[in-house]
Amino acid sequence: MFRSALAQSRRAAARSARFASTSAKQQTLKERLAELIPVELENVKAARAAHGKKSFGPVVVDQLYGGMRGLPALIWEGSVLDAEEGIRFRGKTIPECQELLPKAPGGQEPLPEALFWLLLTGEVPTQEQVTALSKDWAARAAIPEFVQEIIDRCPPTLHPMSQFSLAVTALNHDSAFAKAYQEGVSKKEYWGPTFEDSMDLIAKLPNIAGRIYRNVYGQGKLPAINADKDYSWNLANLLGFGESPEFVELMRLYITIHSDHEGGNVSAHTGKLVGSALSDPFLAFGASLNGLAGPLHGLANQEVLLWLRKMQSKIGENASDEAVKEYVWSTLKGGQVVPGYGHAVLRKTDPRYMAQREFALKHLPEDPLFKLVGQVYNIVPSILLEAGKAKNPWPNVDAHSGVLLTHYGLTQMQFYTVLFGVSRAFGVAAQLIWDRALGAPLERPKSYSTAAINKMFKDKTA
Ligand SMILES: CC(=O)SCCNC(=O)CCNC(=O)[C@H](O)C(C)(C)COP(=O)(O)OP(=O)(O)OC[C@H]1O[C@@H](n2cnc3c(N)ncnc32)[C@H](O)[C@@H]1OP(=O)(O)O
Ligand SMILES: O=C([O-])CC(=O)C(=O)O
Repeated sequence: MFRSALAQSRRAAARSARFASTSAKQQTLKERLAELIPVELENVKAARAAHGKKSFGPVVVDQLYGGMRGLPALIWEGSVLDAEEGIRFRGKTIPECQELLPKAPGGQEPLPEALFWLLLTGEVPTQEQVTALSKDWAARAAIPEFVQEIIDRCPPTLHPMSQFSLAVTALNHDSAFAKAYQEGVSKKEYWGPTFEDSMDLIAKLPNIAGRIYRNVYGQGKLPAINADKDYSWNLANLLGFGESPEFVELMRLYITIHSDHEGGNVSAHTGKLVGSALSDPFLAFGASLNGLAGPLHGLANQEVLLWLRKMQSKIGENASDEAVKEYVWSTLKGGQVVPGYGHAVLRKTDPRYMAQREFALKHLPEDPLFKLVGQVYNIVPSILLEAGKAKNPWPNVDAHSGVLLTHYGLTQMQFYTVLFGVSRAFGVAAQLIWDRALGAPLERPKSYSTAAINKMFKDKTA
């Protein structure tokens, strides 16, 4: 039975690949997805028939107390994280994506539109398909007036991430999925309105982010979306940096590399969990943002800049290695973490850190803050190793993003995680669409109390 399911799914995949090669240029993302879904349903059926009863090994009690590290628990299609090598988007490393994905005319960094296509389909889109996606998102970019008002009424002292989450949650007012559900849509059709909501969500984020930025930091009126430009150009322009081609390139790289980091990280898992209750993509991603706003997760990029600035005010600019070492030790001795270092899964330098370092070496090698980030990179890992607690002493993505934004004049560090959030929507949305297409069930793992654990293992030796 398994063999025939597998053969059937291979035949379907071959048919769809043939079709894709002849009609790829004409196909929209939704059309391509509609072809891939039946193929993937067969793939999943075959994988479950072959492996459904196989074990990943024992679960130990420490994993329940230890934040579920290493516990295999989720299906996530867009990316898989290797502890040593870092992230691969649909099997492709960051340098491979930089090489293979379509770029803007004259640009060198991949277009996030292409990355979204890759996350959803596992395929590299054509330039025409990417351009069509840019146009589609531009056409969907306007946000309802009442959402504009919600943002405008927020006090500038409310953290930009809280404003962001409020606005995204409010988009649920016009959710195609929520409406279709109320009208009794069949389970088999869930993915269609989820796709529409996801496209709307991604498309509207630049206007939301731009409005928050301009309100909080008094940067004047928001310009209109330019339908002839790509997503990152529009995002940069809404923030006031459309005239800087290097900043636009930075946005393309930034949105691409922050998009997805497999399923277990706080923001991705939260989105998937909330979506599993059939909350629409706006509600699900609003929840993701609340998780991303924590200092151990996405807020770390803000914390890194704050920490570096505090360091500079304490020990001065161009400080010696000895002074930096002393500052790092004082952070640890104060019972605080060194922001931007360590990771729950990675055990080597994050390739997203390296991609940003390479961008800096190319575009801003003499920037004093970049030099400090490099100096810290040479110093912190050995101190964390000596301190002996952190399992990974190496830098993560957040150790490098702030210095790039600061270089181009986006110095308001409380805003940085909003940009991370714009990017993370790509990964969360792609998985929400697949979850609804594949009929993913309500998430509901088992929990235990300490008393229950003690009772369970009473009188047992192992
Ligand atoms: C996009 C992202 O989310 S990337 C991560 C962004 N977050 C940061 O950069 C914050 C700084 N880093 C950290 O706090 C951690 O490394 C985390 C949260 C990222 C991972 O946490 P864990 O998986 O629990 O890390 P790990 O198993 O290595 O922790 C063991 C101990 O080392 C400590 N440790 C880990 N990283 C650091 C660090 N950068 N500085 C100081 N101590 C650290 C932990 O706090 C923990 O201490 P405890 O035993 O007293 O509780
Ligand atoms: O994977 C994680 O736990 C955190 C992270 O780097 C991300 O979500 O980008």
